Amino acid sequence: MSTVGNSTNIFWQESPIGKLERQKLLNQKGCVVWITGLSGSGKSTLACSLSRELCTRGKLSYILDGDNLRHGLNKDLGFKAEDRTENIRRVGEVAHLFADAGLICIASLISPYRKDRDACRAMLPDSSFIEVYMNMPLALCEERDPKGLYKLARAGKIKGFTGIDDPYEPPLNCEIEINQKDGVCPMPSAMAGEVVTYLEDKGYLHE
Ligand SMILES: Nc1ncnc2c1ncn2[C@@H]1O[C@H](COP(=O)(O)OS(=O)(=O)O)[C@@H](OP(=O)(O)O)[C@H]1O
Ligand SMILES: Nc1ncnc2c1ncn2[C@@H]1O[C@H](COP(=O)(O)OP(=O)(O)O)[C@@H](O)[C@H]1O
Repeated sequence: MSTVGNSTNIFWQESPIGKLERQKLLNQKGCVVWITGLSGSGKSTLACSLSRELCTRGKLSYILDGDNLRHGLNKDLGFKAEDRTENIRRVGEVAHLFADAGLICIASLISPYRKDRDACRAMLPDSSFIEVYMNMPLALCEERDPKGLYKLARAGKIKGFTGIDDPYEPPLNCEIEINQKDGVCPMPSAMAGEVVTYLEDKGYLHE
């Protein structure tokens, strides 16, 4: 019996099937690939390309996309600092559950604050939190501006936009960093390939 958060008199219920058994069924190991970076840096593009590549290899993944989750689970949250922190905390918890289910969970969120990402890392066992930093220059993201949000932020019509008037704190020790090479962004398939190679090398693509 214990007290957790605002709940008292709660008990942990063990499941009859464990993570190892689920991983055996799937022939893979559960983990979280956490993609962080500015709006427009290519997070969703990498998430989609990676999920497709894993599917081709017979590996089960699931994408948790910040924009999409804000349509449901996180629709009560905005973009002030404490809302972003709660957004990342909730997605970290969900990602943890997916990884425990044996899936390769691909989380794609700006997740601008280092301490929030580190808190998600701390939820995961061993080294199964794989942080991927989309290190693209703000100028490139702003030039892409697929949703026209940078333009609105520059015009002062969106307040607290990441990279403009809200901070982005780059990772200090991420597992994978995606950079431009000679001023050119790698193709989505090449970015996904880099992550797949990492997962393969670390043994996540077999149980
Ligand atoms: N103020 C502000 N700052 C940053 N982004 C904003 C903002 N307002 C709306 N948007 C849109 O919301 C998407 C980011 O949602 P996230 O859940 O990933 O953000 S966060 O991790 O909580 O910071 C982000 O999507 P991506 O462009 O895919 O990153 C934007 O489209
Ligand atoms: N590797 C890439 N090469 C060329 N264009 C890209 C690449 N990655 C993303 N883009 C383009 O940049 C824009 C923003 O990408 P997106 O994945 O939506 O970013 P984010 O999810 O970080 O906001 C899209 O128009 C997308 O087609």
